[in-house]
Amino acid sequence: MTANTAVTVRVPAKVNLQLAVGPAREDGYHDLVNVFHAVSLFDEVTVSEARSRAGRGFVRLSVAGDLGSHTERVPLDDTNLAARAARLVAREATGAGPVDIHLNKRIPVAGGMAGGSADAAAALVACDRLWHTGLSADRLLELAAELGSDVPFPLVGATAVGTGRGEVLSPVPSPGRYEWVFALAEGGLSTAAVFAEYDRLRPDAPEPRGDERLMAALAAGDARRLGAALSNDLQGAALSLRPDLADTLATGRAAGAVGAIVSGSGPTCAFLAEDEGGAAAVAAALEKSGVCERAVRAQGDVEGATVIRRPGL
Ligand SMILES: C[C@@](CO)(OP(=O)(O)O)[C@H](O)COP(=O)(O)OP(=O)(O)OC[C@H]1O[C@@H](n2ccc(N)nc2=O)[C@H](O)[C@@H]1O
Ligand SMILES: Nc1ncnc2c1ncn2[C@@H]1O[C@H](COP(=O)(O)OP(=O)(O)O)[C@@H](O)[C@H]1O
Repeated sequence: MTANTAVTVRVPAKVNLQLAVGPAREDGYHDLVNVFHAVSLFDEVTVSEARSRAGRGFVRLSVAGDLGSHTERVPLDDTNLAARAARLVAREATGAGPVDIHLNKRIPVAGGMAGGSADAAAALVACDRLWHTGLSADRLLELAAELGSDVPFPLVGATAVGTGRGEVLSPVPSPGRYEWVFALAEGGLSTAAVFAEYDRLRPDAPEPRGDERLMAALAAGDARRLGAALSNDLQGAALSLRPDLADTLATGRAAGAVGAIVSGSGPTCAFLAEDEGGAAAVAAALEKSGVCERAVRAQGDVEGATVIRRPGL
C-alpha cells in the first residue's frame, strides 16, 4: 500500500436504544422504530488501489483486530459487506480499478452491533473518496440501504431513529454523553434467525411505535432516565435462542448498571452506567463473573463514518 493511493475510514458500532418490531411484512422484513446510537467502538477500513492486477478479482480482503475468534468469522470473499459496497461504488465511478480492502476490526462479529454494516458504510465513503466519484450524501444513503437495513446509520452516526425496515433515518437531538459497557459473547446470532424467533413468539405483534419517555430522557441528557427507558422487542427472541444471556444481564444490573439490554439481535449485551466510575464497576464485575467473553467500555454518541487518512494527509 502506498500513502497516496489509500483511504482509511473510521466507523462506529451502534446500540439500539429502542427497537420496536412490527409483524412480518410480505417481503419478509419487519417495520421498525429503531433508535440507533453510535458508540466509540470503531472499525477502521482502508481501501487502497491494488499494486498488481494479474490473477486477482476486483476486491481482495484482509482482516486484523484484537477480537480473537470473532476475527476468524469475518468472510473474506465476495459476500463481505465491504466488498459489496466497493462494487456498488465502482458501478458509478469512471476508471475504478481493483482494490485491496483491509478491515481493522474492534466491533464484534454477528454481535448485534452492526459491525458488517459499519464496514460497508466505511467502504462506501472510502471508495467514493479514492475514485473521486463525488457521490452526494443522499446517494451514499441510497447505496447503503441497498446493502442492508443497518448500513445507512453508520454513515451519519450520532443518534437517529430508523423507520421502514430501519433504513429511513431522522436525527434525534441527544445532548448527553453516556458511559456504556458491552459484554461480548462467545459466538454470534444470525439476525434473520432472531427475527424468525420473534415471529414465532409474537405472532400478534402490533405496529411499532416510538417511545416519548425515551425521547424525553435523551433531550434531558439524563442517564438514569435513559437507562429506565431502554427497550428491545427482539430481546425475548435473543434470550430464547441464547438463554445464557439472562445471567449476563443480571450480572451487569447487580453491579449497578442503570440500564441493561440485549443490543439489537444480540448476543452482545449493553449496559448503561451513570458515570465513568459506574462503568468501571460494571465492566469489572462482568469480567470477573465469567458470564461473557470480555467486557469493553465505550461512550456515546459519536460521529459517523469519518475519513482519517487519505492522499495528502
Ligand atoms: C436487528 C438490527 C437492529 O438494528 O440489527 P443487528 O442487531 O442485527 O445488528 C437490524 O434491523 C438488522 O439490520 P441488517 O443486519 O442490516 O439486516 P438486513 O441485512 O437488512 O436483513 C437481514 C435479515 O434480517 C431480517 N430483517 C432485517 C431488518 C428488518 N427491518 N426486518 C427483518 O426481518 C430479515 O430476515 C433479513 O433477511
Ligand atoms: N465486514 C464484515 N464484518 C463482519 N461480518 C461480516 C462482514 N461482511 C459480512 N459479514 C457477515 O455478516 C454477518 C453479520 O455480521 P455483523 O454485521 O457483524 O453482525 P450483526 O448483524 O449482528 O450486527 C456475519 O456473520 C458475517 O457472516
